[in-house]
Amino acid sequence: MTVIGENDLIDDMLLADLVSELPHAVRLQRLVTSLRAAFDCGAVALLRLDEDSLRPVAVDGLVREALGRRFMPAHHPRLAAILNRRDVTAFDHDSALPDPYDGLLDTRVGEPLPVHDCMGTSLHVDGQPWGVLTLDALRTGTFDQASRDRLRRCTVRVEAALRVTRLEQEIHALRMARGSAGGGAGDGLLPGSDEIIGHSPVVSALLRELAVVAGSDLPVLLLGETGVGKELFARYLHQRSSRVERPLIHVNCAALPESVAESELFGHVKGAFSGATTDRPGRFEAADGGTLFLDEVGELPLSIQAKLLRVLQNGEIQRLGTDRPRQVDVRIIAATNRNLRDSVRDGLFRADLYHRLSVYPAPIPPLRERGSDVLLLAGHFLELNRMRLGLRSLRLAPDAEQALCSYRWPGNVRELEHAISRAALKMVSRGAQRSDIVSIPASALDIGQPLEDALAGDVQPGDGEVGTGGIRPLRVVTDAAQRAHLQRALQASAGNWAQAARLLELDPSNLHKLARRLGLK
Ligand SMILES: Nc1ncnc2c1ncn2[C@@H]1O[C@H](COP(=O)(O)OP(=O)(O)OP(=O)(O)O)[C@@H](O)[C@H]1O
Repeated sequence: MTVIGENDLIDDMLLADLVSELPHAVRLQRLVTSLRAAFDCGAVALLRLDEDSLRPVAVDGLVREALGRRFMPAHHPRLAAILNRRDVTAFDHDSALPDPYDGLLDTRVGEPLPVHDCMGTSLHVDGQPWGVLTLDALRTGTFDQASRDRLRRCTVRVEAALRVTRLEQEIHALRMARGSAGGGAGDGLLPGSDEIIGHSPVVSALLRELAVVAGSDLPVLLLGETGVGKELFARYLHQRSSRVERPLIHVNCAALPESVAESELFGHVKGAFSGATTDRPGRFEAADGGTLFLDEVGELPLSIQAKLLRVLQNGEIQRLGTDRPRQVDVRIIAATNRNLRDSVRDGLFRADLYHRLSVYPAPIPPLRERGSDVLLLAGHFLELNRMRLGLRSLRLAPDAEQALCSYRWPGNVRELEHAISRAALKMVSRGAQRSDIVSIPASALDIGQPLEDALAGDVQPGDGEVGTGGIRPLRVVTDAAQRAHLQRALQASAGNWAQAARLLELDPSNLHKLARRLGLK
């Protein structure tokens, strides 16, 4: 009979996190944090093998720059010793091998690096080396035989969890390749992955808060610039609520012309208007028992706001063309990139509706305030594109990392996602082979490109889109010019689509259509 010891139970509890519903990056971060507490040691790091380098994907007890330092040579003597052995490898404090984390351990500033022990293990997924897990103890003698045995047991579970992660990522990449995930989803049932990537203190704190509020039925108002991930956070809330088995219905209020808004939201009966040939339920009924996500709620026409308020007050809807009330049980999550208080002041948004919706306002920070998350997100999108394009390795050249870190990202995460996808495709169209280690230079990123360059066609040698005589097709050049101009308008209006539409003298729904076609939405 196998007796499960107390340690096993603790290990099981901390590793249960690894197969939880949490996003991958959060799971890995929690893993290293839990391991550090369980082994009572100074630092834990999880490094992923990428060709001849090891990339830190989650660290605890190392200074933050360790995550930003994306590559450590895999042939570093200690790391290579760990990597090349399928067992736990331990180093005493007097080991002659240099420490890979020299200068990165989070000791008090100015203190010399204390003598310390370390141990590590290689990790394998599907028979292939995945990377290494390392533990550093600032007190010598922390790692005894029992801790080594314990790490050995943990390794098996960590590897199983990494395999689950890999499968999930493959499924997500397949969905993206089929075009069923991400921004192009339009209205209706929300598909796609809910993975929220981010370790920055602002995002971690927000996720902690939302995990708590998700369990209540309170309305949540997600606030933030375009592309910060409001839709993703709405999914996160729904998936952690008791309504998860019921639908999450998306309504893009900006794309709802006033004439059809009422019937779209509340449904209609046959004969309610010319063309209403059958009874049709609206979005509220479709979301019954689940969640209704009112995206860009600030754009709702005032007449519809009054009707929406009534539904929120009494939980009853009336299909257009009948007086018969129907009871619905719907949780509301709304999102806007407008300052709704200003809209209330300007008479564009009802104050009573604002108070109903903003019971729990959740501001989502712009990407430029998330520090090292930029590189973390870039790594995530690189990996998705690597899988989608079937490449062996896809990474950023140092100048590209630099460019990503110093850019202001007016289009936030969406803009980053598109920049990486465009650059990856560009590298392939320039002749990158599947077996190559593809390194994206800053010049391929095409971010913050001045309008003049876009208009000049910015011809690159070997660019797949270049026609005879080095002339780009007109469509490519005008698309680039329109994309750059739209980004400027959005930047000038602080991500407010309605205001950008006014600046551009475009109808808001046409602006949304155009932004979607140009990959900005
Ligand atoms: N933290 C994140 N981790 C991973 N992907 C993200 C993250 N935030 C946003 N994304 C991705 O960026 C894209 C834009 O996100 P989303 O559509 O949720 O933004 P939004 O704030 O709703 O934008 P808009 O206001 O323009 O509708 C999506 O493809 C989404 O999956």
